[in-house]
Amino acid sequence: MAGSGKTTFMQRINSYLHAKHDPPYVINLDPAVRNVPFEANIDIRDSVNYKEVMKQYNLGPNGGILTSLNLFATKIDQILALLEKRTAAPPPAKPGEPQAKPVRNIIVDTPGQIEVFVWSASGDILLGSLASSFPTVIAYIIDTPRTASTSTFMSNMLYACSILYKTKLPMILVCNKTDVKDAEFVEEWMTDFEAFQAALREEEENPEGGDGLGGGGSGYMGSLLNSMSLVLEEFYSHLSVVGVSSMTGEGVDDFFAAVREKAAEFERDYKPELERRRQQREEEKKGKQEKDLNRLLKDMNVSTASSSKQTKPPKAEPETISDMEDEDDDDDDGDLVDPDEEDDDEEKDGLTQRYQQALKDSESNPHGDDFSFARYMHKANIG
Ligand SMILES: Nc1nc2c(ncn2[C@@H]2O[C@H](COP(=O)(O)OP(=O)(O)OP(=O)(O)O)[C@@H](O)[C@H]2O)c(=O)[nH]1
Ligand SMILES: [Mg+2]
Repeated sequence: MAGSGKTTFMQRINSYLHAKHDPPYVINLDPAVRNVPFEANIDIRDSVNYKEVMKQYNLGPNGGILTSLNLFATKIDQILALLEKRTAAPPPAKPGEPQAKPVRNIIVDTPGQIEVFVWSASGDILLGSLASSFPTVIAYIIDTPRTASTSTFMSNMLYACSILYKTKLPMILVCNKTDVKDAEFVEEWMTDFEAFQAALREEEENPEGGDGLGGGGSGYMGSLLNSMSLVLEEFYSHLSVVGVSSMTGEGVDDFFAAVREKAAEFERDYKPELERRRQQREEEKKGKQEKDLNRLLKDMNVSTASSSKQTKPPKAEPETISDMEDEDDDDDDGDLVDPDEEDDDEEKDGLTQRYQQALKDSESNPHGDDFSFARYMHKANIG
């Protein structure tokens, strides 16, 4: 959350890695930060002017951050190319020169308004692209002194849970500022349900206790927090928790031990799942392309078929449309005769002689039973 100490923590781990002669690749994604206490290799502020964006698009602070991230996310290919290059094994050094080492850690600072980052398309793109190229771990920074009340603790946990759900990436809870307040209670509340219960009762008995923010409070609130802590039990089991002070550097070793553990988990559990989802997206995309292509071909077929009808030469022979016309003509079993075939009578005003005769006969026999013209024609044909 805002003010939890993300940027100070970045400074701390950056100097820790430099001290280990293992300098990280540093990325700052907070366009609104005034100054960062570390040297960023890629800084969103170099390519997007946050104040300008707010003015131009008439946006507030959050809208400005979101739009800046969206503009920055359009460069994701360049960013990935840079990262691939820096993490790839460098060419062998020339004799007498020190061997350059590949970057082993990429550390990224996010804007304080975390919902802007996690729930925006650009946050998705940036995280998704990183995770599809490198083992990626989320460090969720908690302001430990401000989490001492059960309700702030619970809202922090729900926030972390929503980010875990959204990003589907391994997560480490970093309880920061342990120089001000020890983080033991956080781990206890996460792993021991009774301990959380006791804290709830304690706050109910003296609501002004804790950090004075009044935690559990009324019965309703107490039971709500109660049921939530039960629900989150499963979620807690997916997390690593470390207590750190970005001020003093205490706990940073534990953090990097947790990162190595989570990176192994990423390779084992998350990467196959990412691979599967990527494949699924590819298949869906291919399926959609196929469907679009078929529809296009069908449309084109229809148009070429109808246009070829106009261009095709008239058929010389009428197609046989039924086996009746295949039979031998002289066993005259009353098959329909196509008037055009009568070539032995001469035609008079379009009617052959036999048809004219049939017409005459039908006039001279006014009382015939239902003497339909067609039957008469048939008779005339036999004749
Ligand atoms: N005592 C103590 N103070 C800390 C620690 N880490 C950060 N702070 C203080 O907490 C305040 C916020 O620190 P930042 O690093 O700017 O927090 P942030 O999460 O980056 O803030 P936003 O980017 O605005 O969300 C600053 O006054 C820091 O000096 C810590 O480990 N111990
Ligand atoms: Mg910050």
